[in-house]
Amino acid sequence: MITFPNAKINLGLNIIEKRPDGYHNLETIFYPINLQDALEVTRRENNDNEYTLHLSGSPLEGEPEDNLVVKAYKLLKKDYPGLLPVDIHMYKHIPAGAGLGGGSSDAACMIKLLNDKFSLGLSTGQMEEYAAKLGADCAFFIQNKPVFATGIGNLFEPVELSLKGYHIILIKPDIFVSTRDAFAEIKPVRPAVSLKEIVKQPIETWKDSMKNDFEDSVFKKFPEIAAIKDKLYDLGAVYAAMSGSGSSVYGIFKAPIENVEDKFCGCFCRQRALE
Ligand SMILES: C[C@](O)(CO)[C@H](O)COP(=O)(O)OP(=O)(O)OC[C@H]1O[C@@H](n2ccc(N)nc2=O)[C@H](O)[C@@H]1O
Ligand SMILES: Nc1ncnc2c1ncn2[C@@H]1O[C@H](COP(=O)(O)OP(=O)(O)OP(=O)(O)O)[C@@H](O)[C@H]1O
Repeated sequence: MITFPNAKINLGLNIIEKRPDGYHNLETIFYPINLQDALEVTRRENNDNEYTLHLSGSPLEGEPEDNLVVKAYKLLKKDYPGLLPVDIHMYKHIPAGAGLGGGSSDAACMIKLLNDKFSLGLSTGQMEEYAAKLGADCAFFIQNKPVFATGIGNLFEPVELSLKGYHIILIKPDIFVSTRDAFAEIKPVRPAVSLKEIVKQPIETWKDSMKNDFEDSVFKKFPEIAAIKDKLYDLGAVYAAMSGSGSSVYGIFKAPIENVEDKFCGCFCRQRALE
């Protein structure tokens, strides 16, 4: 069984308050984009190991046990001992440490895949609960539809929003921003106007009203990332922003841009039609 975990972008991100558990309540719009990894699970021929992880594509640091797909397998195995040994084949395309939720998406897709393959009978809500144990924004990828998210990024309300017809350019410089460190730099504040209202306004207005709270501190530390956002506006983006805690930056355009890779040499650079 094979599946293609996709990335997300954050349209705006307000960090509202620090919680007693150290996490932060926030509000954001999660929007899925068609930049994908590939994830396949097959039944292991012999039962020597519970699982083996075969990784290809862009290299990932860490041991197999650190990988969120393995964590997802182990999490379900605790409650469903009937899960059989598996070979996990993963091709990484979504850059890690990018604010694109690549690892979170892999984990959520693993839960959905194991649920289907082994007929576990989990409901959408149950899969979201398992996913939320693996990462704050993991649960979003279970339904994978544009949502207004609150809490720590795990409570969702549907939003009426379609960016179909627009094109996105995604740039990821060779800079790793730790999500934990990025949160530590923030002074949380409740926004005067909620993103839920701002996103209903025409996209042309977002430039002046929709903000990612991580940008100030991350741009200060890494001016190269701020320069990418400026360049996307120079190229004609209707809206440009950093996604999540960085380091990726995206621009939304009315029409595709030619030879875009040449304009961002040295960076991961992809252009896609939005759906
Ligand atoms: C910043 C976002 O990319 C926005 O979409 C996500 O909220 C990050 O979600 P994630 O990568 O799944 O985050 P996790 O792996 O759960 O958390 C990494 C670290 O970020 C901090 N963290 C994360 C989410 C949150 N709402 N508040 C936090 O303070 C915590 O210190 C945590 O230890
Ligand atoms: N399957 C995986 N794919 C990518 N990273 C993984 C995976 N499993 C574990 N990780 C670890 O998770 C960390 C962050 O990965 P991920 O790509 O999800 O973060 P991100 O791009 O910052 O996304 P976000 O913060 O928006 O969830 C990396 O340090 C990486 O080593």
